[in-house]
Amino acid sequence: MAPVQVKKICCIGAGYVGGPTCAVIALKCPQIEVTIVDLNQARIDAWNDKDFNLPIYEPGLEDVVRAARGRNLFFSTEVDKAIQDADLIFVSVNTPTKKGGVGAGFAADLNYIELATRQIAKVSNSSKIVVEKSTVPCRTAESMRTILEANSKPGCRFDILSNPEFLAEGTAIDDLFAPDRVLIGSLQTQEGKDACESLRSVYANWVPTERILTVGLWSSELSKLAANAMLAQRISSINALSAICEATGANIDEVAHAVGYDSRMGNKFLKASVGFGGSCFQKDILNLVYLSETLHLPEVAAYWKQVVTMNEHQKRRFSKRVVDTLFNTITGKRIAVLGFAFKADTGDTRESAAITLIRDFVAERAIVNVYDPKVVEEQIWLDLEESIPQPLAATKKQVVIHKSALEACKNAEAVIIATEWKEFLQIDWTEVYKHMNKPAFVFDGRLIVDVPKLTEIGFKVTSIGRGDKA
Ligand SMILES: NC(=O)c1ccc[n+]([C@@H]2O[C@H](COP(=O)([O-])OP(=O)(O)OC[C@H]3O[C@@H](n4cnc5c(N)ncnc54)[C@H](O)[C@@H]3O)[C@@H](O)[C@H]2O)c1
Ligand SMILES: O=c1ccn([C@@H]2O[C@H](COP(=O)(O)OP(=O)(O)O[C@H]3O[C@H](CO)[C@@H](O)[C@H](O)[C@H]3O)[C@@H](O)[C@H]2O)c(=O)[nH]1
Repeated sequence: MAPVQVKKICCIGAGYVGGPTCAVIALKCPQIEVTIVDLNQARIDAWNDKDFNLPIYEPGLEDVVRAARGRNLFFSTEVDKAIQDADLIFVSVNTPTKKGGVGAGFAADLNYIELATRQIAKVSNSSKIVVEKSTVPCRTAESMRTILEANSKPGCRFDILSNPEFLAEGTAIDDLFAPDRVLIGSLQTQEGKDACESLRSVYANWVPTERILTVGLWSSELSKLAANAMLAQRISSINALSAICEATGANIDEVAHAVGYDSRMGNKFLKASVGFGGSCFQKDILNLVYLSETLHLPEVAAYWKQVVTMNEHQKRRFSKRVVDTLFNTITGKRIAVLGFAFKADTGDTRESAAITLIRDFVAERAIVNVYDPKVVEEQIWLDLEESIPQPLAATKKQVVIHKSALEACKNAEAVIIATEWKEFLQIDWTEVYKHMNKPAFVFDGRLIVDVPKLTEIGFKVTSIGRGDKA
């Protein structure tokens, strides 16, 4: 058997990964027809929106969809048809942390992967290359293969590949256009290598050959968890050091700069913050912790768990510092939280540190003014309903969503910068100061404000990783 030349691709899951990834494949490979399917009708309708109000905010995404949609890129809820037509299928469904049962709170919930796999087996009338795009525990491909082989029709063969995605939200399109690497894992059999070559030739339309890495299936699956764990570990390391800075008068930006100058270390992912968020880091580390435990490696599990523990500590430390600084009480005080997304340039709020901060402020009976340039109001209420242990109606008496940073800061005692949106660099702090109660406090959870300038205006500024002794 020779490698199949891919003509039709189906992507199951039109989310943050499936949507942008396969839209870029369609753009870069006009000879391939790409259909992205989802069970969620509203999501597919938004992808097909005539005014391009897409379900995801991602810089550059609209241009990609405008160029390819209707040409060789299609969004549909007809899952079975897209599976039947395709010769290569990406499985890009969600793999959240399990909420109940064995491994609750740690293991990945593989129910969506299993349902999608069973659907592929059930409806396929011809052979397919099935590609794990979702982030999954090591050896998930084996379970997929068992399910596919046990349910396949005569004459249908399934080759499974692992092709984890490394894009970061907010820079997804740039990351997809020029990835550091594309990783493809396959069985080291002739069939496995042929399937790998088929997928490699899709990416080779725009990714330089030396950046397409081909490895064994299990290495590929584990590499994804490893990459996220090690990236998050850097943030927890710098955040742990930020606590020492606050107590000693050292400055975390200076420490990060000095450390990152070492070419063995590099200067990326060393920005101290109020804590990492996003749908991946915590979930994937907990997944690695669970994997280590099931492999009877408790020391390894404890090592990785500490990265998440440190992150929780950072968030809690930050909200405590706010309360301590505001004379040990924020009851009835107005606190402006600028930013609700987990990072700039995305509307995604999953595991955002802002949610934890607002939860803590609400528990202290503060009034919280929220502003984010991209997160829709409905999403903020959904997140707060889920995270604050009181009825939403009660939360709505304490939290107000605003349409601008200036409006959110009016009559506040303190401003919290929770997301590093570029527009927060342009805030007219003199104007903000005029409308705040005095003393006026700013707590910079992202290290973006000009501390001397704000201090000169009259603000009392507290930054992560900078102590009062600075
Ligand atoms: N978000 C990221 O930046 C990112 C980056 C790299 C990897 N990942 C991984 O990629 C996977 C997907 O993440 P996401 O953020 O895109 O999730 P998401 O929740 O945004 O999207 C998943 C989509 O799959 C759909 N779906 C689930 N089961 C289905 C089925 N049987 N048939 C059709 N559609 C189905 C859901 O309706 C949903 O729209 C996860 O494993 C995640 O860990 C995410
Ligand atoms: O120096 C830094 C860098 C990031 N962050 C925070 O870390 C979180 C995650 O940021 P980032 O990694 O940029 O975004 P994600 O979209 O979560 O991307 C991560 O998770 C994806 C999903 O698995 C992977 O594909 C990416 O490679 C990996 O970077 C955010 O809250 C950031 O604010 C910091 O606090 N300091």
